[in-house]
Amino acid sequence: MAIAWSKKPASMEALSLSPPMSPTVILTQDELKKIAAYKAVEFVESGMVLGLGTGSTAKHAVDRIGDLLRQGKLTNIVGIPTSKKTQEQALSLDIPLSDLDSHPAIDLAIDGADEVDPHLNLVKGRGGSLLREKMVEGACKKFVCIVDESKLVKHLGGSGLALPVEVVPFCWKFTANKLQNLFERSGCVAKLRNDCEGKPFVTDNGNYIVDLYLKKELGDLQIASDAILRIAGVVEHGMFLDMATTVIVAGELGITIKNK
Ligand SMILES: O=C[C@H](O)[C@H](O)[C@H](O)COP(=O)(O)O
Repeated sequence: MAIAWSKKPASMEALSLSPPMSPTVILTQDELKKIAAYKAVEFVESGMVLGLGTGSTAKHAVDRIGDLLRQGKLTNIVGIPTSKKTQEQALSLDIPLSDLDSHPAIDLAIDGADEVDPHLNLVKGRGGSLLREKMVEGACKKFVCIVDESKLVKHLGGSGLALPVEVVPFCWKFTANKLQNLFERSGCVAKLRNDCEGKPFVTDNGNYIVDLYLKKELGDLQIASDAILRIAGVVEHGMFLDMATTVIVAGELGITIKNK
């Protein structure tokens, strides 16, 4: 996806909230992700405990935090990673790390999303990190979600892409069938996620992911969430309801900041 902006920011620090006057420059989707990520890092202050998200958008935020630490512009940061991959990235950037056991209260988390609805409800987990993300982001005072505008949807699960559900490997077909039957009226098809070798994708927690593909809207999201979580064998799902306090969207008209 290419998006037109009036001018490419000379540096990410130079980003303005103003919309472009005359669109002449094409930004890639990854550049938009980076713009949203850098804007979110402006919320970070020295001394904070930070939830570090996972995915191609959050990666830019973690890189930026590492840069600012190295430059001495941020100090005394503690990061709580939401995946093994982010943990490795943060360690490579010398970001001091801890966990929820030692830091049960997090000041700010920054993370991407797969879908964002008008009420700032999210779908997450198409990268498979939904459980740790939900634990970390559920423990933070402020959760800033960062997306390019392709992630905006009218209804969660309405993009034709997957709603991920993390399940225990034991009798996963039984659990997948239960999930499919639960959303039969929405034309749900439940599929086990495979890795690039065609083997079941295994999460950082040793579980599997069942992706739910829906033909119709889910209806009441809280009812859907409760129903999924009542199925024995389900560990967690990728709907993040009423969790994001801010969503930063980078798109055609510049940056939009939506607050709860
Ligand atoms: O499991 C993955 C996470 O929920 C990601 O934050 C989400 O999939 C968005 O990823 P990306 O920024 O790569 O689109």
